Amino acid sequence: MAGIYRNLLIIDDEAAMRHMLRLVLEEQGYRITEAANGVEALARLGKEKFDLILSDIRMPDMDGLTFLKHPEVAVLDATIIMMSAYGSIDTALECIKSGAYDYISKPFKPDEVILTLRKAEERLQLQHENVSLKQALSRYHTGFSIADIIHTSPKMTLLLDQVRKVAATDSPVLIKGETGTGKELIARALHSESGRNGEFLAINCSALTSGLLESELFGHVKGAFTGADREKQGLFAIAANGTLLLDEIADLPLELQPKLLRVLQEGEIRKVGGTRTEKVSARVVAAAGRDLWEAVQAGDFRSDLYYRLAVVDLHIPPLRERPDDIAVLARHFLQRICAREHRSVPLLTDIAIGQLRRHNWPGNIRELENYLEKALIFSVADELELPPLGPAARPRDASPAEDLSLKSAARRLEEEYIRQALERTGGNRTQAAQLLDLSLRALMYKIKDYGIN
Ligand SMILES: Nc1ncnc2c1ncn2[C@@H]1O[C@H](COP(=O)(O)OP(=O)(O)OP(=O)(O)O)[C@@H](O)[C@H]1O
Repeated sequence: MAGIYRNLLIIDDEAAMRHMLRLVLEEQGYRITEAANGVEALARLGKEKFDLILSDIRMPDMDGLTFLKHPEVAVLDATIIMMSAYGSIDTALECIKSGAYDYISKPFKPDEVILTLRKAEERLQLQHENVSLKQALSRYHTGFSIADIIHTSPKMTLLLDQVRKVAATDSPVLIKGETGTGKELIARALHSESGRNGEFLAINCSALTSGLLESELFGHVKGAFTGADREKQGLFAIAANGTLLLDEIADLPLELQPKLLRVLQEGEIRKVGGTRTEKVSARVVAAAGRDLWEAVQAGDFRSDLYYRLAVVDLHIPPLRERPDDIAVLARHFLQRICAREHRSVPLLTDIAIGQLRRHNWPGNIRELENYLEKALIFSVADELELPPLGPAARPRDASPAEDLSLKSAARRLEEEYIRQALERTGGNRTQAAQLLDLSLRALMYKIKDYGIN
């Protein structure tokens, strides 16, 4: 079914050639964008999504092959067709090896280009149907699909492409990103794309005491400790053939770290109080909100475990570094909230989008979602009215209406206590650590983490 995939980028240094192609192809219904070389084309790619790219091979600045091999181009969904002049067939073949779909030799007749583009469109349609089928299947198994991750920025497109690539492997993955950037969502996407038929389970390593966390992760045998009146399966066992997300991994108690390292190295677990080992088939994904490497340097996290977990690491950029995602995310949340509350979706004006883009969203997507929920309460007209977006949106100032997460409330309280302890001790860190019942090292780490002077 040709005709849906119409956004076409033409890259050629000859203006006459671009002009001729534009005339012929616009008549066929293609939306044309022109670039005179690879560098210009790359700039275009950051702004717009193209279904098809028609690129010359010999060009000054950046030739077609270099363009094709550029990391930003290598991950594009677009179908790329090269145009080669007489004598550059070898290069054209190399282009095909590097991911181009086809090539047309210059000079060509308009019909040849149209035919090649039609063939490419049919392939795109097939690819699209395949992806939809895969997504429908994974949603059926997990209730979630990678397509549920709303984005339009090239940074997120690149990240999701990495997710698809690493999903199929068994190696541990470390997901790094500020609070609210979507680490759990990416972990779910890794699971849904992996084709694993087990469950996706998540546990927050900062929420439990060391003993409880150990028995949650590995399970325990009957009588292992007071109150263990029956045998319990651990999350590693329950997530067999699935994925286990260890959230806030930097807070994994030091005494549990060698145990996790052993699981990752040997692929076996032993229940608390047990003697038998069991094979582990769950894939481990860890998430860190703060820089895990800093925790290593502060002595709070073992470096051998760090290296083992970070075999593959994925970094989710904060929302302020991908402002293009703000409008699509805002529309998505507005629709979701309005559907839930059975009300019509107010208009998000360009002015409002501009205001949202100017804010720096320290609480990232979660903050955006909470903010829109609040904005909807105050909007009675057809247009969304935005409450003030000022420093009040910084996480430590966030009012409960903006951020109800217990974790951020706990962080705000912790920071407040540290500040008070430092004030009371006139900035003496050793005494403050004693007041707070923390080791000096842990206090130093937290001072840095909260940016306290
Ligand atoms: N790209 C996205 N599309 C749609 N929803 C998103 C996206 N990214 C994040 N969200 C939503 O934002 C909220 C925060 O995401 P998530 O819990 O995955 O973040 P996190 O990084 O794990 O946060 P924390 O560090 O606080 O645990 C969730 O409600 C999630 O569904």
